Amino acid sequence: MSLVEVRDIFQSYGARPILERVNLSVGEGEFISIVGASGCGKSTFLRLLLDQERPTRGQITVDGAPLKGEPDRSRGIVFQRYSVFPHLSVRDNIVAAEGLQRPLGRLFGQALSAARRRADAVLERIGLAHVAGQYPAALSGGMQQRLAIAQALAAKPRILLLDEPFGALDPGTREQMHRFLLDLRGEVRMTVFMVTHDLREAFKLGDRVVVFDKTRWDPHDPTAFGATITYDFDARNGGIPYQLKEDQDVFPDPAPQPVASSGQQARP
Ligand SMILES: Nc1ncnc2c1ncn2[C@@H]1O[C@H](COP(=O)(O)OP(=O)(O)OP(=O)(O)O)[C@@H](O)[C@H]1O
Repeated sequence: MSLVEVRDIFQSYGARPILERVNLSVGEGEFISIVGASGCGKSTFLRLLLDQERPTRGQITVDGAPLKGEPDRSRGIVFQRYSVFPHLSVRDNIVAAEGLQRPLGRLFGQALSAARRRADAVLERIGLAHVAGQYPAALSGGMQQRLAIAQALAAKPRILLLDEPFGALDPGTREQMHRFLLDLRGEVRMTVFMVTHDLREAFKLGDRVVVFDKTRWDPHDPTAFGATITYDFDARNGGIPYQLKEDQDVFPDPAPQPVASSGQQARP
């Protein structure tokens, strides 16, 4: 059985449709990259998965049960803009994230020391060990974003939602964070939904790349119709299944063959 089932989701804001008839079935441990034109509703889709918003129509289930309409620690999220605890040191930001997974939400004594050692190991892996004792305000934007990503990963949510998490990072740091995310996925079975504008990144990290687009278009009223999932590519087997030129941001010609359409997953 799949972990996340998205069935016939519609979302409108007022009279304006954003998403139409979105269907998606995602197995536990799958990494879904989400791409699509700016403003087509990708972040809206993440908010629906996070249960921050209710769809106008349709249903999302996790493990066969409808979302509960309340915050749930099984789902973590990283937005493009970093969000870390400003009053905690870099190290304790990681410790706090791990502590959120505990029943009382706090760590003491030996458990705290052990968590700080684990946090230091994480900071070493993402190149922030030298600022472990500093406060986030002393860090650059890119470093704060790295910390926010590491924090979400340290919480080991069952479902991780990433909204353009690497967009603000320089290429070298982005590579480092990709490696960290892939390594961690090898260690912890997380189901990941990641919105990105970078096709290379989408295919490199994702098991599947789903494309949101409009199937209907009114030239007199561009906002008349919403977007849906138009392609669902199989992106496994170690990366990009075709060659992308540097800075290419459209699907190349010849286009890769979709494994399914309309949000239906077709796997061997
Ligand atoms: N709460 C809201 N109320 C009204 N309109 C909204 C709301 N949230 C989003 N929108 C509109 O819905 C559309 C889709 O927004 P969304 O942020 O989901 O797109 P996106 O695909 O993530 O865009 P981008 O790639 O630029 O981040 C946009 O036109 C946005 O202005």
